[in-house]
Amino acid sequence: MTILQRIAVIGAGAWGAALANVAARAGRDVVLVARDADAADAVRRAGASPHLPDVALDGAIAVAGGIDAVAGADAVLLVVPAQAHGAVAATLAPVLAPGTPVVACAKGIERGTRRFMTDVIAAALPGATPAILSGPSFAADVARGLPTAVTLAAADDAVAVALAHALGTPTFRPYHATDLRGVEIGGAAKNVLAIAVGIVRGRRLGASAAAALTTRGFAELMRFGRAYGARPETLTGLSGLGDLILTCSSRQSRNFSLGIAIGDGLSPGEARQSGLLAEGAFTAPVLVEMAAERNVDMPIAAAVAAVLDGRLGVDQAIAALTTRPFRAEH
Ligand SMILES: NC(=O)C1=CN([C@@H]2O[C@H](COP(=O)(O)OP(=O)(O)OC[C@H]3O[C@@H](n4cnc5c(N)ncnc54)[C@H](OP(=O)(O)O)[C@@H]3O)[C@@H](O)[C@H]2O)C=CC1
Ligand SMILES: O=C(CO)COP(=O)(O)O
Repeated sequence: MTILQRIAVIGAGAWGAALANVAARAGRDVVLVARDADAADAVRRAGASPHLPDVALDGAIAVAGGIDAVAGADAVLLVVPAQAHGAVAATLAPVLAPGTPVVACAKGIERGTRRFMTDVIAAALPGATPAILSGPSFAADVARGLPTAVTLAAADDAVAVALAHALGTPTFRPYHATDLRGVEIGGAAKNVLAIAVGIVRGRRLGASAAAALTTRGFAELMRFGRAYGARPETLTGLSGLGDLILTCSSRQSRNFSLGIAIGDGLSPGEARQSGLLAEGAFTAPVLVEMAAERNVDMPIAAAVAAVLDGRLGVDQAIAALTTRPFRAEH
């Protein structure tokens, strides 16, 4: 099996820091690339990401402030927000060896182009090998070394296996897969649904309502996945159902917390001023557009998009969902 020893992690946010720690713990040579030289200095001085200040970076990790540090990498983990994936991937073109695996670690869909993350990478870096890592895993848990499991997919199973071996440890277990589409759909859609369940929590509608909404949300995720070519077993796995359960139930989730704040009475604009990245807010409109394009019924996702852009109030959205006609469950 190919040994992927030199790992470049691009993006020194919470998830980038966590994945850099994962790779270092797995025995890899790791360079963590921050946005620029000043950002790299700040990370070096603090010994931690400013987005995850309480968890120390492994001392063996090199921190760099420019893309040149990626030269010679055997694999790249791209860990910037979904909407920045394309622009940041494009900067890698001059320094990457042909065929290098580039792993999308963001959870979202590119607005405007309506591209999934591995398609964004393929378009920006035609010579690279796109892959995706997703699943139920909070950066703080992963960075601290608490046990977690994720899905790691590449079109070629041998690449997925090599990546899983490069990053895997007893406390970070990547399951390999070839269903890129299924993995990226689960990660993108669950964030939108977590905002909905957060709203229900913030409105104090009860644990039963939250469970019902999570389950009906999963039905939407499955319908969307089927329409866009995902395998059902991927959607019921870690990167679909697993991540949906995590994100719809923990205040550690920024998407769930955004929903709670809105349900509790803040306007979407006020709630988004937290400065925390809630990818579902960016994904919601594009997910709904793509669902409509293929006649996929996604009333919960549509309600989230409408609340976020001010077309519906929270109570109107709840009324719209609870007065839909009674129908067969499946
Ligand atoms: N946090 C988590 O628990 C998990 C996150 N993810 C996913 O990982 C992705 C990143 O999230 P996360 O790390 O938490 O977010 P953070 O907000 O913690 O960090 C984002 C990082 O990306 C950098 N960045 C943003 N835009 C650009 C750009 N245009 N060019 C270069 N760098 C940029 C930021 O730099 P700066 O600080 O300078 O703005 C920051 O270092 C998201 O898609 C998220 O869904 C997936 C699993 C778990
Ligand atoms: O994706 C995550 C956990 O798997 C992190 O969730 P948030 O982005 O909502 O914080």
